[in-house]
Amino acid sequence: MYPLLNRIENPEDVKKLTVRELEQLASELRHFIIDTVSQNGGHLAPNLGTVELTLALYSVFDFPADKLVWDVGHQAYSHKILTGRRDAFSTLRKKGGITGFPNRFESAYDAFGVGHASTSISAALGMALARDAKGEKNQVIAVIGDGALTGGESFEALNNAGDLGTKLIVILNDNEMSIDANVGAMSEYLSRIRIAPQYARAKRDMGSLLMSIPHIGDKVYKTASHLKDGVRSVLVPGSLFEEMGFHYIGPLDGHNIALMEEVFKSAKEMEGPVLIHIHTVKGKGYQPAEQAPEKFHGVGCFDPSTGKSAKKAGCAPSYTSVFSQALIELAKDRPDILAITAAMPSGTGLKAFGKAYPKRFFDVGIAEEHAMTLAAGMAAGGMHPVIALYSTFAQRAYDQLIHDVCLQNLPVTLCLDRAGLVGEDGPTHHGVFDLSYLRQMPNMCVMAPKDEEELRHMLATAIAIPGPAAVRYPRGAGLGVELTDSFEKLSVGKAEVLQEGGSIAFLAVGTMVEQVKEAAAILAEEGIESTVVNMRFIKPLDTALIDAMAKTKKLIITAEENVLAGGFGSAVAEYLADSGQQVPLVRFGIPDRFIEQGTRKELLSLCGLQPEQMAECVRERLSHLAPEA
Ligand SMILES: Cc1ncc(C[n+]2csc(CCOP(=O)(O)OP(=O)(O)O)c2C)c(N)n1
Ligand SMILES: CC(=O)[C@@H](O)[C@H](O)COP(=O)(O)O
Ligand SMILES: [Mg+2]
Repeated sequence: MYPLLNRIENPEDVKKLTVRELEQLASELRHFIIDTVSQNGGHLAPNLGTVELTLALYSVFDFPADKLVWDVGHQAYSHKILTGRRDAFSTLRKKGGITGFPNRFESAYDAFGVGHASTSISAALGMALARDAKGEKNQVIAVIGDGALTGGESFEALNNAGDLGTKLIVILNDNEMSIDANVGAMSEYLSRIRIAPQYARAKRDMGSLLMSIPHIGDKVYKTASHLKDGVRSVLVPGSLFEEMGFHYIGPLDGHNIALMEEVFKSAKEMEGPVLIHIHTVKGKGYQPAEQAPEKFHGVGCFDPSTGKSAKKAGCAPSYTSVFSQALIELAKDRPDILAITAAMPSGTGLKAFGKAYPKRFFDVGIAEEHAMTLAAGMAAGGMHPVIALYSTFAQRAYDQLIHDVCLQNLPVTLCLDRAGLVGEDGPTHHGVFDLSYLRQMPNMCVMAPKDEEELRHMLATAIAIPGPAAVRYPRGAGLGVELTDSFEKLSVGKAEVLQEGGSIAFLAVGTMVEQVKEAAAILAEEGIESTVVNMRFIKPLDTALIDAMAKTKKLIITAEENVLAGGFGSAVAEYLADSGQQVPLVRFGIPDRFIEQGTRKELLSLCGLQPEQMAECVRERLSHLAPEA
């Protein structure tokens, strides 16, 4: 099946291959990746686009002595397979298996851990400066996509590298795609470069024509060439990067191994920073992915013969789709609502909003910091922006949230999708910090729905708040509860008591409400009755409810899918301490360590958040409480 691939035990074996053999190996790698991802899920289209690039890198450079930093790292499967992880590749994204992104703890060939975009040039520059400081001579290479290049940190790094002038190779993998189609002026610029060859021919023809005019030709040519400089900066490839201090090479075909080998060899000999611009096809070599690169960016299991997803039919609508539909409905009567995404229109569901209200939808590219202050500006201008980000990517906009939104008490609604444990994407993508960082922000209101129906009401509540408000909800399907078409404005800071009774109280937020209901049911079977409360608001807390529980219960249990440090349980503990109420408290949440990849079920168990585990812990705690006087 994979005769050449089975001979590759390490990168040295790649160097022994002829170009023809490398082309054969590229085909085998493609099939191997398609086969594995169809069973495990993962990032398919990005990886099919970087097969030849990776082979050319490994045939020219000497890793791991040379350093290779991938941006986002979702396109590094070939890199992993060629660096001793071929046989383990079947464990891709599984608990205890190969991670989906480069990971320093996994391999010496993974020079830098990634997952969030636009970090590669900064990290590579840092490694280059470390190299210089140690008097070493190895090469440092960053591979960045055209989407990741829209991230501000990329420009900060290009600006610094171009100024410092140290040796650094940046490879721009331009496939005209982010997850969805790429956006922004930089993307437009790169597209213009794609058509630049026509300009280059025109320039050549014009030059030879002018020079053929006797006597005056060369004078006219010189004048014209000044003119050309004006035109040049618009059309001639790479002038932007050259102005920033980089040698620009390209654009070249990123599927032509021999060509890339030649260019990489000459880039090795050049002084200072070099930017090599390659054009690739996202999804290359697999027709369903070439035709729908957005759909095949990140996939679940699928049938490789048809490309059809193996998704179980009949599952409940996702929180994402319920959010998207609710916002479209609410926007009808609220012309002040504008929607912002940071390169995740499909992932956040805002693509549908953009179709319904194209003039009220803004995709800013991978630029969460800018997106947040853009929202603040819109709010200062009298609009009510709704900004939808993945919880983990919202971490990029922490200061903008404090400085631009909360300090000015502006009406911005923050919708955090993928909040909690996301599963196979692992620690770079779990959205487990937002309750902690949002809770610290004065003027902020923080909500988490118990199910997809309550998400609708929380969104309606948030957009009615004349200040900052955040709603956070998990990746994937809801609970399958009945969805109404109504909107109920919740009373801010008020909890919902789901069941009364017993001498213990479960106070839960978001996804943990369902979990504690089941834990309470387990305990009830052994005669331990309890009160179950959907707290709804992490900020402001329903302190009256907490007071009542502190007075009447012998144990209070909090539960959240967020780190324990500074989360909802901390808020309850702080309130009890500050109000001088001594009542035993058990807090369930994410422990103080990064949680690995795995199925959501596996990860909830890992964190002790399954109903049986919570019931056992409560049972144990009760057994240590002094018997009631
Ligand atoms: C800070 C941040 N925001 C959003 C994402 C989600 N994301 C992952 S890959 C991607 C698009 C990357 O496009 P590009 O760099 O061109 O790589 P390609 O998939 O085209 O190979 C996005 C937006 C992320 N990983 N990090
Ligand atoms: C690499 C990256 O950051 C995105 O592709 C992310 O993996 C998408 O996550 P979802 O699959 O939850 O949309
Ligand atoms: Mg791209």
